[in-house]
Parts: sequence; C-alpha cells; structure tokens
Amino acid sequence: MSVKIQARQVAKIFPDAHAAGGFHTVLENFDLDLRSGEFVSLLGPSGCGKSTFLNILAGLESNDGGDVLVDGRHVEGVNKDVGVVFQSYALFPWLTAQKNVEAGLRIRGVPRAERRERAAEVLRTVGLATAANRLPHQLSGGMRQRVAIARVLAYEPEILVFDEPFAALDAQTREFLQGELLRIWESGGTRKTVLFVTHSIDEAIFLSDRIAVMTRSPGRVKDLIEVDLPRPRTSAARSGLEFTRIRAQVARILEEEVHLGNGDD
Ligand SMILES: Nc1ncnc2c1ncn2[C@@H]1O[C@H](COP(=O)(O)OP(=O)(O)OP(=O)(O)O)[C@@H](O)[C@H]1O
Repeated sequence: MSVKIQARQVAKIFPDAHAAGGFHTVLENFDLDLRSGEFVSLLGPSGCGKSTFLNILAGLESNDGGDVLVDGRHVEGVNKDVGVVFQSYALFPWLTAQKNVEAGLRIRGVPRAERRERAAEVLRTVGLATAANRLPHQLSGGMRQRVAIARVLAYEPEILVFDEPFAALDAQTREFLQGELLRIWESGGTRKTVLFVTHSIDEAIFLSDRIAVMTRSPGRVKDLIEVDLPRPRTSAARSGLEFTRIRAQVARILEEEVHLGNGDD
C-alpha cells in the first residue's frame, strides 16, 4: 500500500495568556504516516492535540513547524480531498436530510440533478432513505450523525477524518454506528483513508487497522499499535482474546502518560 498522508515533525503553538512565555506548545515532533485505504485512530490524554492535528490535516489550522503531505503534496489551505465529520452534527436545522446532503454538494458546484441523485444514493448507503424528507429535529442523534456522514460521503473525498463523531451518543447507538461506519467503509470500491479521533479505547480497536497513541501535551505519537483482527468485523470481535489483549496494552500506555502528567514517577 502506498503512503497517503505523511506528518513529519509537526509542531503547533497557540497563544496562551496563562502559560509561561504567553504560548502553549500543543504539538511537537508529531510524526505519523497513513497508508492509502488504512483506518487509523488517534487516542491520547485530553488536550494532547488530537483535534489540532486533525484540523491541520484538513487545512483548517496551519502548522508552525514540520510538514503534512497528502499524496506527497503540502497541505495548504482547506483540503478538498479531506471530508470532516465532527461531534456536533453541524446540520442546517431548516433543511431536510436530503437537502442537507445536497447543500454540501452545492458548495462544491455539483449540478442540481446530480446533487439530488447523489444525495439520495448516499442516504440509502447510510440507511436513511426513508428519512430523507425529515428535518434534523425529527431525527434521533444517531440518525443526525448518519446524515452528517452522508453529507461528507456524497462528495467522495479520498480521506475521511472524524473528530469524536459518536461521543455524544448513548452506548448502544454508538456501537451500532461503529458497525455501520465499518460496513460503509468496507463496502464499495476503493477504501478511503480514515483518521478517527476518539477517547474510547474499544472504539479505536473495533474500527482500526492501527492505533496511534499520543503523549500528553505537547503531543506526539508515542506508540503505534497494530490491530490484527479479521475484517469484516462483527461485534463478536469485541469479546475476543486479541481485543482484550490490545485493550490492556493501550490502557497501560495511556495510564503511563496520565501519571507522568500528574508528576508521578
Ligand atoms: N484556537 C486555539 N487557541 C488557543 N488554544 C487552543 C486552540 N485550539 C486548541 N487549543 C488548545 O490546544 C490544546 C489541545 O487541544 P485539542 O482540542 O487539539 O486537544 P484534544 O487532544 O483533541 O483534546 P480532547 O481530547 O480534550 O478533545 C488544548 O490545551 C486547547 O485548549
């Protein structure tokens, strides 16, 4: 598999009136490669810079050092090859599910007839064909997040980045949507390259090919864990021995970081 995304020695500094020197180094020496079609999760202590890296990759933030390359080209400005799904659904409340998906295509200049067709198709893919004409307030949280995913899928970006997309949902809906996300990602033609930010170790294991575990702030990738579970994955994988082994391994690395952050030896 070829390398799709390369992050090399990425650094990010934010102004911070409360910090010594008036700034806060959020990322430092952040290195990560993602291969084409790979699903990688980013885990780490709160505030270690996961969202910041995701925003740099999407071109929503600039980096202050190092480099991020997609297909060997520097990321500069909003990257149209990257589709972003956030925790908050960011849907237009006055538009139906169908129109919300179409709106994303409209911004990208897709002609009206094609917009309709593509929106209907991706809503079918995410299992919402019958809810296409509902407004967001007439949908459950899980359905709203599926509309947000459909909106991004509709314009077919090569890279998908998710920033804790299921964090606000109840445990059952969350597990259901994890399965749905894998079904969508595993089906069809060329698999998209995915970077998935989460706080949940189980979510990261269930979804990913590899898990990048970050240090506390200033964040960098501390360990890369291979998740060698067969695909397609079903919820039975969650109770397997290998799953349990990886869970313990990741938990140990994270605990170490939190203890170090608290000044423990
Ligand atoms: N625009 C900004 N200006 C100043 N500081 C910022 C800005 N964005 C983020 N930060 C700070 O950078 C640090 C890292 O934030 P970030 O959201 O990337 O972390 P995270 O690992 O995603 O956190 P969490 O797991 O809690 O969501 C935090 O201390 C945050 O307050």
